[in-house]
Amino acid sequence: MPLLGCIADDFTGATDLASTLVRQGMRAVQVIGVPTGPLPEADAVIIALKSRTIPVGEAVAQSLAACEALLAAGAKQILFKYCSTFDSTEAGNIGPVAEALLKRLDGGFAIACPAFPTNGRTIYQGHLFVGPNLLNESGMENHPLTPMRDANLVRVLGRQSEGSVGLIPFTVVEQGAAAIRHEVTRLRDANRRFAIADAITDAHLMALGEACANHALITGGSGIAMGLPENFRRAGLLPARADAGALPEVGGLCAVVAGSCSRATLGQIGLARDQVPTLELDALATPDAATLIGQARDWMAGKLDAARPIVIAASGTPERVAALQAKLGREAAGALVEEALAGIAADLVAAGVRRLVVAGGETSGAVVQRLGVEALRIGAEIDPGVPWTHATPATAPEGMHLALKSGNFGARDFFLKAFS
Ligand SMILES: Nc1ncnc2c1ncn2[C@@H]1O[C@H](COP(=O)(O)OP(=O)(O)O)[C@@H](O)[C@H]1O
Ligand SMILES: O=C(O)[C@@H](O)C(=O)COP(=O)(O)O
Repeated sequence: MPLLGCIADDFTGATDLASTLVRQGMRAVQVIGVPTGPLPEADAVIIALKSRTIPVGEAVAQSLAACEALLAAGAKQILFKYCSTFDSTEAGNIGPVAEALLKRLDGGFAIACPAFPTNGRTIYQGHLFVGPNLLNESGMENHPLTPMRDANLVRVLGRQSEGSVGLIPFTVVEQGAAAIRHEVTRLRDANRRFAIADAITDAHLMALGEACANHALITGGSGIAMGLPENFRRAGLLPARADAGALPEVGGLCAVVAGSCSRATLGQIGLARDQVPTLELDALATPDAATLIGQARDWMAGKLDAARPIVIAASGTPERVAALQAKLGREAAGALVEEALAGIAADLVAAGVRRLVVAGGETSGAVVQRLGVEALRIGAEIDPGVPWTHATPATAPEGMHLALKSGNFGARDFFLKAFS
Protein backbone atom coordinates (compact mmCIF):
# COMPACT_ATOMS: atom_id res chain seq x y z
CA MET A 1 0.00 0.00 0.00
CA PRO A 2 1.54 3.38 -0.93
CA LEU A 3 1.94 5.87 1.89
CA LEU A 4 2.34 8.78 -0.48
CA GLY A 5 0.32 9.04 -3.68
CA CYS A 6 1.63 11.49 -6.27
CA ILE A 7 0.25 12.93 -9.49
CA ALA A 8 2.83 14.49 -11.79
CA ASP A 9 1.92 16.64 -14.78
CA ASP A 10 4.74 15.30 -16.94
CA PHE A 11 6.97 12.25 -17.13
CA THR A 12 10.37 13.80 -16.36
CA GLY A 13 8.81 15.68 -13.49
CA ALA A 14 7.54 12.37 -12.16
CA THR A 15 11.01 10.78 -12.21
CA ASP A 16 12.46 13.91 -10.62
CA LEU A 17 9.96 13.61 -7.76
CA ALA A 18 10.45 9.85 -7.48
CA SER A 19 14.19 10.37 -7.29
CA THR A 20 13.79 12.80 -4.38
CA LEU A 21 11.69 10.24 -2.52
CA VAL A 22 14.21 7.44 -3.18
CA ARG A 23 17.03 9.65 -1.85
CA GLN A 24 15.00 10.16 1.31
CA GLY A 25 14.53 6.39 1.76
CA MET A 26 11.24 5.53 0.06
CA ARG A 27 10.92 2.82 -2.59
CA ALA A 28 9.24 4.55 -5.51
CA VAL A 29 7.51 3.41 -8.70
CA GLN A 30 6.37 5.68 -11.49
CA VAL A 31 3.22 4.53 -13.26
CA ILE A 32 2.58 5.84 -16.76
CA GLY A 33 -0.92 7.27 -17.17
CA VAL A 34 -4.04 6.64 -15.14
CA PRO A 35 -3.69 3.01 -14.01
CA THR A 36 -6.25 0.48 -15.13
CA GLY A 37 -5.13 -2.36 -12.84
CA PRO A 38 -3.70 -2.71 -9.33
CA LEU A 39 -0.85 -0.35 -8.42
CA PRO A 40 2.66 -1.76 -8.01
CA GLU A 41 4.02 -2.32 -4.51
CA ALA A 42 6.03 0.69 -3.26
CA ASP A 43 6.18 3.28 -0.45
CA ALA A 44 5.38 6.01 -2.97
CA VAL A 45 3.52 5.66 -6.26
CA ILE A 46 3.85 8.49 -8.74
CA ILE A 47 1.26 8.56 -11.50
CA ALA A 48 2.86 10.34 -14.45
CA LEU A 49 0.43 12.20 -16.65
CA LYS A 50 1.17 14.23 -19.75
CA SER A 51 -1.23 16.92 -18.60
CA ARG A 52 0.87 20.08 -18.49
CA THR A 53 -0.30 21.48 -21.80
CA ILE A 54 -3.46 19.52 -22.67
CA PRO A 55 -6.88 21.23 -22.48
CA VAL A 56 -7.77 22.14 -18.87
CA GLY A 57 -10.84 19.87 -18.69
CA GLU A 58 -8.82 16.83 -19.72
CA ALA A 59 -6.03 17.65 -17.26
CA VAL A 60 -8.55 17.93 -14.43
CA ALA A 61 -10.33 14.70 -15.39
CA GLN A 62 -7.09 12.70 -15.65
CA SER A 63 -5.74 14.12 -12.39
CA LEU A 64 -8.95 13.27 -10.54
CA ALA A 65 -8.92 9.73 -11.96
CA ALA A 66 -5.30 9.34 -10.84
CA CYS A 67 -6.25 10.63 -7.40
CA GLU A 68 -9.07 8.06 -7.13
CA ALA A 69 -6.67 5.23 -8.01
CA LEU A 70 -4.19 6.38 -5.35
CA LEU A 71 -6.86 6.76 -2.68
CA ALA A 72 -8.33 3.36 -3.54
CA ALA A 73 -4.87 1.85 -3.08
CA GLY A 74 -4.69 3.39 0.40
CA ALA A 75 -2.46 6.46 -0.10
CA LYS A 76 -2.47 8.59 3.04
CA GLN A 77 -1.47 11.88 1.43
CA ILE A 78 -1.63 13.26 -2.14
CA LEU A 79 1.09 15.33 -3.75
CA PHE A 80 0.48 17.19 -7.01
CA LYS A 81 3.87 17.68 -8.72
CA TYR A 82 4.39 20.38 -11.32
CA CYS A 83 7.48 21.99 -12.74
CA SER A 84 10.08 23.83 -10.67
CA THR A 85 9.73 26.63 -13.23
CA PHE A 86 5.92 26.56 -12.77
CA ASP A 87 5.41 25.71 -16.46
CA SER A 88 1.82 26.54 -17.33
CA THR A 89 -0.33 28.79 -19.50
CA GLU A 90 -2.78 31.54 -18.58
CA ALA A 91 -5.52 28.89 -18.63
CA GLY A 92 -3.72 26.49 -16.31
CA ASN A 93 -3.23 23.71 -15.77
CA ILE A 94 -1.71 24.07 -12.30
CA GLY A 95 -4.50 26.14 -10.73
CA PRO A 96 -7.52 24.22 -12.04
CA VAL A 97 -5.99 20.79 -11.29
CA ALA A 98 -4.96 21.83 -7.77
CA GLU A 99 -8.44 23.25 -7.10
CA ALA A 100 -10.16 20.09 -8.34
CA LEU A 101 -7.90 17.88 -6.18
CA LEU A 102 -8.43 20.11 -3.17
CA LYS A 103 -12.19 19.86 -3.57
CA ARG A 104 -12.03 16.05 -3.90
CA LEU A 105 -9.87 15.76 -0.79
CA ASP A 106 -11.92 18.27 1.27
CA GLY A 107 -8.60 19.96 1.83
CA GLY A 108 -9.67 23.62 1.93
CA PHE A 109 -6.10 24.88 1.63
CA ALA A 110 -2.84 23.76 0.03
CA ILE A 111 0.65 25.18 -0.24
CA ALA A 112 2.23 25.75 -3.64
CA CYS A 113 6.00 25.55 -3.68
CA PRO A 114 8.01 24.73 -6.82
CA ALA A 115 11.39 25.59 -5.21
CA PHE A 116 14.33 23.28 -6.00
CA PRO A 117 17.43 25.03 -4.61
CA THR A 118 19.87 22.30 -5.73
CA ASN A 119 18.90 23.11 -9.31
CA GLY A 120 18.83 26.86 -8.71
CA ARG A 121 15.07 27.33 -8.34
CA THR A 122 14.40 29.54 -5.32
CA ILE A 123 11.39 31.57 -4.25
CA TYR A 124 11.60 34.88 -2.40
CA GLN A 125 8.59 37.11 -1.69
CA GLY A 126 6.62 34.88 -4.06
CA HIS A 127 9.02 35.52 -6.95
CA LEU A 128 10.63 32.53 -8.64
CA PHE A 129 14.31 32.71 -9.54
CA VAL A 130 16.24 30.35 -11.83
CA GLY A 131 19.82 30.73 -10.69
CA PRO A 132 20.43 34.49 -10.46
CA ASN A 133 17.60 35.40 -12.85
CA LEU A 134 13.92 36.00 -12.39
CA LEU A 135 11.86 33.27 -14.08
CA ASN A 136 10.84 35.61 -16.91
CA GLU A 137 14.50 36.38 -17.73
CA SER A 138 15.80 32.82 -17.40
CA GLY A 139 15.16 31.50 -20.90
CA MET A 140 11.80 30.11 -19.78
CA GLU A 141 10.17 33.12 -21.43
CA ASN A 142 11.03 31.38 -24.72
CA HIS A 143 9.74 27.90 -23.85
CA PRO A 144 8.06 26.41 -26.96
CA LEU A 145 4.86 25.39 -25.14
CA THR A 146 4.69 27.24 -21.82
CA PRO A 147 6.49 30.58 -22.09
CA MET A 148 6.80 31.98 -18.54
CA ARG A 149 6.66 35.77 -18.67
CA ASP A 150 5.82 36.63 -15.04
CA ALA A 151 7.99 35.63 -12.06
CA ASN A 152 5.42 36.62 -9.41
CA LEU A 153 3.86 33.24 -8.63
CA VAL A 154 1.16 34.68 -6.37
CA ARG A 155 -0.04 36.57 -9.44
CA VAL A 156 0.48 33.65 -11.85
CA LEU A 157 -1.41 31.14 -9.70
CA GLY A 158 -4.05 33.79 -8.93
CA ARG A 159 -4.79 34.11 -12.66
CA GLN A 160 -5.30 30.35 -12.91
CA SER A 161 -7.44 29.89 -9.79
CA GLU A 162 -10.94 30.74 -8.67
CA GLY A 163 -9.87 30.88 -5.00
CA SER A 164 -7.49 33.52 -3.69
CA VAL A 165 -3.75 33.02 -3.33
CA GLY A 166 -1.57 34.16 -0.43
CA LEU A 167 2.09 33.97 0.49
CA ILE A 168 4.04 32.20 3.24
CA PRO A 169 6.97 34.60 3.30
CA PHE A 170 10.63 33.86 3.88
CA THR A 171 10.51 35.41 7.37
CA VAL A 172 7.98 32.76 8.45
CA VAL A 173 9.57 29.80 6.63
CA GLU A 174 12.94 30.67 8.15
CA GLN A 175 11.48 30.19 11.65
CA GLY A 176 10.59 26.55 10.98
CA ALA A 177 7.65 24.14 11.00
CA ALA A 178 5.73 25.54 14.00
CA ALA A 179 5.72 29.07 12.58
CA ILE A 180 4.65 27.76 9.16
CA ARG A 181 1.77 25.79 10.72
CA HIS A 182 0.65 28.93 12.51
CA GLU A 183 0.76 30.95 9.27
CA VAL A 184 -1.21 28.25 7.44
CA THR A 185 -3.96 28.49 10.05
CA ARG A 186 -4.02 32.26 9.57
CA LEU A 187 -4.21 31.89 5.78
CA ARG A 188 -7.03 29.32 6.02
CA ASP A 189 -8.97 31.65 8.33
CA ALA A 190 -8.45 34.44 5.80
CA ASN A 191 -10.08 32.19 3.17
CA ARG A 192 -6.95 31.74 1.12
CA ARG A 193 -7.13 28.60 -1.01
CA PHE A 194 -3.43 28.45 -1.83
CA ALA A 195 -0.27 30.09 -0.61
CA ILE A 196 3.00 30.28 -2.50
CA ALA A 197 5.68 29.26 0.00
CA ASP A 198 9.03 31.04 -0.14
CA ALA A 199 11.99 28.63 0.00
CA ILE A 200 15.65 29.33 -0.68
CA THR A 201 17.36 26.35 0.93
CA ASP A 202 16.72 22.65 1.45
CA ALA A 203 16.25 23.42 5.16
CA HIS A 204 13.26 25.58 4.18
CA LEU A 205 11.80 22.69 2.16
CA MET A 206 12.32 20.26 5.05
CA ALA A 207 10.50 22.65 7.40
CA LEU A 208 7.64 23.10 4.93
CA GLY A 209 7.38 19.32 4.50
CA GLU A 210 7.24 18.82 8.26
CA ALA A 211 4.62 21.55 8.63
CA CYS A 212 2.40 19.91 6.00
CA ALA A 213 2.41 16.43 7.58
CA ASN A 214 -1.35 16.40 7.98
CA HIS A 215 -2.30 18.26 4.78
CA ALA A 216 -4.52 16.15 2.53
CA LEU A 217 -2.95 17.78 -0.55
CA ILE A 218 0.48 19.27 -1.09
CA THR A 219 1.40 20.95 -4.38
CA GLY A 220 4.83 21.83 -5.69
CA GLY A 221 8.01 20.74 -7.38
CA SER A 222 10.06 17.73 -6.35
CA GLY A 223 11.74 19.78 -3.60
CA ILE A 224 8.57 19.99 -1.55
CA ALA A 225 8.70 16.19 -1.16
CA MET A 226 12.06 16.27 0.65
CA GLY A 227 10.59 16.45 4.14
CA LEU A 228 7.69 14.03 3.60
CA PRO A 229 9.36 10.60 4.06
CA GLU A 230 10.54 11.68 7.51
CA ASN A 231 6.91 12.44 8.46
CA PHE A 232 6.01 8.83 7.67
CA ARG A 233 9.06 7.49 9.55
CA ARG A 234 8.17 9.67 12.54
CA ALA A 235 4.66 8.19 12.46
CA GLY A 236 6.14 4.67 12.46
CA LEU A 237 4.76 3.89 8.99
CA LEU A 238 8.00 3.78 6.96
CA PRO A 239 10.87 1.43 7.89
CA ALA A 240 14.50 2.50 7.37
CA ARG A 241 15.55 1.36 3.87
CA ALA A 242 19.19 1.20 2.76
CA ASP A 243 18.52 0.01 -0.80
CA ALA A 244 15.52 2.07 -1.90
CA GLY A 245 17.13 2.75 -5.32
CA ALA A 246 18.42 -0.73 -6.24
CA LEU A 247 17.70 -1.65 -9.91
CA PRO A 248 18.26 -4.83 -11.94
CA GLU A 249 21.48 -4.74 -14.02
CA VAL A 250 21.08 -4.08 -17.75
CA GLY A 251 23.65 -4.19 -20.55
CA GLY A 252 23.24 -3.09 -24.17
CA LEU A 253 23.70 -0.28 -26.66
CA CYS A 254 23.50 3.36 -25.55
CA ALA A 255 21.68 6.36 -27.01
CA VAL A 256 20.30 9.81 -26.29
CA VAL A 257 17.20 11.32 -27.88
CA ALA A 258 16.67 15.06 -27.31
CA GLY A 259 13.59 17.19 -28.00
CA SER A 260 14.09 19.80 -25.32
CA CYS A 261 15.02 23.28 -26.53
CA SER A 262 15.92 24.46 -23.03
CA ARG A 263 19.27 26.12 -22.40
CA ALA A 264 20.75 23.20 -20.44
CA THR A 265 19.89 20.68 -23.15
CA LEU A 266 21.24 22.91 -25.93
CA GLY A 267 24.52 23.09 -23.97
CA GLN A 268 24.60 19.31 -23.50
CA ILE A 269 24.07 18.76 -27.23
CA GLY A 270 26.83 21.27 -27.94
CA LEU A 271 29.31 19.29 -25.86
CA ALA A 272 28.18 15.91 -27.21
CA ARG A 273 28.68 17.19 -30.78
CA ASP A 274 32.45 17.26 -30.19
CA GLN A 275 32.68 13.89 -28.43
CA VAL A 276 30.19 11.31 -29.77
CA PRO A 277 28.27 10.75 -33.03
CA THR A 278 25.54 13.39 -32.99
CA LEU A 279 22.72 13.87 -35.48
CA GLU A 280 20.88 17.17 -35.40
CA LEU A 281 17.59 16.89 -37.25
CA ASP A 282 16.23 19.95 -38.99
CA ALA A 283 12.46 19.89 -38.60
CA LEU A 284 12.20 23.29 -40.27
CA ALA A 285 13.79 22.02 -43.49
CA THR A 286 11.96 18.68 -43.26
CA PRO A 287 8.63 19.17 -41.47
CA ASP A 288 7.60 15.54 -41.86
CA ALA A 289 7.93 13.00 -39.05
CA ALA A 290 8.28 9.91 -41.27
CA THR A 291 11.08 11.53 -43.29
CA LEU A 292 12.92 12.59 -40.12
CA ILE A 293 12.62 9.04 -38.76
CA GLY A 294 14.01 7.71 -42.03
CA GLN A 295 16.96 10.14 -41.90
CA ALA A 296 17.80 9.01 -38.36
CA ARG A 297 17.49 5.32 -39.30
CA ASP A 298 19.95 5.73 -42.18
CA TRP A 299 22.37 7.75 -40.05
CA MET A 300 22.46 5.44 -37.01
CA ALA A 301 23.46 2.33 -38.99
CA GLY A 302 26.88 1.14 -37.76
CA LYS A 303 27.21 3.88 -35.14
CA LEU A 304 25.61 2.23 -32.10
CA ASP A 305 27.94 1.17 -29.29
CA ALA A 306 27.69 -0.28 -25.77
CA ALA A 307 30.44 1.94 -24.30
CA ARG A 308 29.36 5.40 -25.51
CA PRO A 309 26.08 6.90 -26.70
CA ILE A 310 24.98 8.29 -30.01
CA VAL A 311 22.90 11.48 -29.74
CA ILE A 312 19.89 12.31 -31.94
CA ALA A 313 18.46 15.78 -31.35
CA ALA A 314 15.66 17.82 -32.89
CA SER A 315 16.24 20.70 -30.48
CA GLY A 316 16.49 24.17 -31.97
CA THR A 317 17.43 27.68 -30.90
CA PRO A 318 14.54 30.02 -29.98
CA GLU A 319 14.71 31.50 -33.50
CA ARG A 320 14.48 28.06 -35.20
CA VAL A 321 11.64 27.01 -32.88
CA ALA A 322 9.76 30.26 -33.61
CA ALA A 323 10.21 29.73 -37.35
CA LEU A 324 8.76 26.19 -37.24
CA GLN A 325 5.90 27.38 -35.04
CA ALA A 326 5.14 30.23 -37.46
CA LYS A 327 4.97 27.66 -40.24
CA LEU A 328 2.89 24.98 -38.50
CA GLY A 329 1.44 26.49 -35.31
CA ARG A 330 2.81 25.95 -31.80
CA GLU A 331 1.07 22.68 -30.99
CA ALA A 332 1.51 21.10 -34.40
CA ALA A 333 5.23 21.94 -34.38
CA GLY A 334 5.68 20.30 -30.96
CA ALA A 335 3.59 17.29 -31.94
CA LEU A 336 5.53 16.77 -35.18
CA VAL A 337 8.89 16.72 -33.40
CA GLU A 338 7.55 14.53 -30.60
CA GLU A 339 6.19 12.03 -33.14
CA ALA A 340 9.52 11.92 -34.94
CA LEU A 341 11.55 11.41 -31.77
CA ALA A 342 9.18 8.75 -30.44
CA GLY A 343 9.54 6.84 -33.71
CA ILE A 344 13.32 7.19 -33.55
CA ALA A 345 13.37 5.91 -29.95
CA ALA A 346 11.35 2.87 -31.03
CA ASP A 347 13.89 2.24 -33.82
CA LEU A 348 16.77 2.54 -31.34
CA VAL A 349 15.23 -0.03 -29.01
CA ALA A 350 14.54 -2.32 -31.96
CA ALA A 351 18.24 -1.98 -32.85
CA GLY A 352 19.30 -3.16 -29.38
CA VAL A 353 19.54 0.06 -27.35
CA ARG A 354 18.93 -0.85 -23.71
CA ARG A 355 20.24 2.29 -22.01
CA LEU A 356 18.40 5.34 -23.32
CA VAL A 357 18.41 8.95 -22.16
CA VAL A 358 15.50 11.14 -23.29
CA ALA A 359 15.83 14.91 -22.89
CA GLY A 360 12.64 16.91 -22.48
CA GLY A 361 9.44 16.41 -20.53
CA GLU A 362 6.95 16.33 -23.39
CA THR A 363 9.48 14.43 -25.46
CA SER A 364 9.84 11.82 -22.71
CA GLY A 365 6.07 11.50 -22.58
CA ALA A 366 5.91 10.79 -26.29
CA VAL A 367 8.80 8.29 -26.16
CA VAL A 368 7.57 6.37 -23.14
CA GLN A 369 4.08 6.12 -24.60
CA ARG A 370 5.48 4.90 -27.95
CA LEU A 371 7.61 2.27 -26.23
CA GLY A 372 4.52 1.03 -24.37
CA VAL A 373 6.17 1.41 -20.97
CA GLU A 374 3.68 0.98 -18.13
CA ALA A 375 5.85 1.55 -15.06
CA LEU A 376 9.36 2.67 -14.14
CA ARG A 377 11.18 1.58 -10.98
CA ILE A 378 13.39 4.43 -9.79
CA GLY A 379 17.12 3.98 -9.22
CA ALA A 380 20.16 6.10 -8.46
CA GLU A 381 20.54 9.70 -9.57
CA ILE A 382 22.84 10.71 -12.44
CA ASP A 383 22.50 14.42 -11.68
CA PRO A 384 20.03 16.13 -9.33
CA GLY A 385 16.48 15.30 -10.41
CA VAL A 386 17.44 12.73 -13.06
CA PRO A 387 17.67 9.09 -12.00
CA TRP A 388 18.17 5.95 -14.04
CA THR A 389 14.99 3.92 -14.06
CA HIS A 390 14.19 0.32 -15.02
CA ALA A 391 11.35 -0.48 -17.43
CA THR A 392 10.15 -3.46 -19.44
CA PRO A 393 8.69 -2.24 -22.73
CA ALA A 394 6.94 -4.81 -24.90
CA THR A 395 9.84 -4.70 -27.40
CA ALA A 396 12.48 -5.24 -24.68
CA PRO A 397 10.79 -7.63 -22.23
CA GLU A 398 14.17 -8.49 -20.64
CA GLY A 399 14.21 -4.89 -19.35
CA MET A 400 16.04 -1.66 -20.13
CA HIS A 401 17.29 1.43 -18.37
CA LEU A 402 15.69 4.77 -19.22
CA ALA A 403 16.64 8.22 -17.94
CA LEU A 404 14.01 10.88 -18.51
CA LYS A 405 15.83 14.21 -18.25
CA SER A 406 13.96 17.43 -17.63
CA GLY A 407 15.04 19.86 -20.31
CA ASN A 408 16.80 22.26 -17.97
CA PHE A 409 18.42 19.67 -15.71
CA GLY A 410 21.85 18.07 -15.77
CA ALA A 411 25.44 19.22 -16.04
CA ARG A 412 26.90 20.08 -19.46
CA ASP A 413 28.49 16.59 -19.73
CA PHE A 414 25.25 14.81 -18.76
CA PHE A 415 24.94 12.80 -22.00
CA LEU A 416 28.39 11.28 -21.45
CA LYS A 417 28.31 11.05 -17.65
CA ALA A 418 25.06 9.06 -17.73
CA PHE A 419 26.84 6.12 -19.40
CA SER A 420 30.16 6.23 -17.56
N1 LIG B 1 13.19 22.46 -33.57
C1 LIG B 1 12.00 22.51 -32.94
N2 LIG B 1 11.03 23.37 -33.32
C2 LIG B 1 9.86 23.43 -32.70
N3 LIG B 1 9.53 22.68 -31.63
C3 LIG B 1 10.45 21.81 -31.19
C4 LIG B 1 11.73 21.68 -31.82
N4 LIG B 1 12.44 20.75 -31.16
C5 LIG B 1 11.64 20.32 -30.18
N5 LIG B 1 10.45 20.93 -30.20
C6 LIG B 1 9.31 20.74 -29.29
O1 LIG B 1 9.53 21.53 -28.12
C7 LIG B 1 8.91 20.91 -27.02
C8 LIG B 1 9.93 20.81 -25.90
O2 LIG B 1 9.29 20.44 -24.73
P1 LIG B 1 9.88 19.36 -23.76
O3 LIG B 1 10.18 18.09 -24.45
O4 LIG B 1 8.92 19.29 -22.60
O5 LIG B 1 11.24 20.01 -23.29
P2 LIG B 1 11.57 20.73 -21.90
O6 LIG B 1 11.79 19.64 -20.92
O7 LIG B 1 12.78 21.54 -22.17
O8 LIG B 1 10.36 21.54 -21.52
C9 LIG B 1 8.43 19.54 -27.47
O9 LIG B 1 7.06 19.59 -27.77
C10 LIG B 1 9.24 19.33 -28.77
O10 LIG B 1 8.59 18.47 -29.68
O1 LIG C 1 10.43 20.36 -11.63
C1 LIG C 1 11.15 20.32 -12.61
O2 LIG C 1 11.84 21.27 -13.02
C2 LIG C 1 11.13 19.07 -13.43
O3 LIG C 1 10.81 17.96 -12.66
C3 LIG C 1 10.15 19.23 -14.52
O4 LIG C 1 8.97 19.00 -14.34
C4 LIG C 1 10.70 19.78 -15.76
O5 LIG C 1 9.86 19.64 -16.88
P1 LIG C 1 10.51 19.59 -18.33
O6 LIG C 1 11.53 20.69 -18.37
O7 LIG C 1 9.40 19.79 -19.29
O8 LIG C 1 11.16 18.26 -18.47
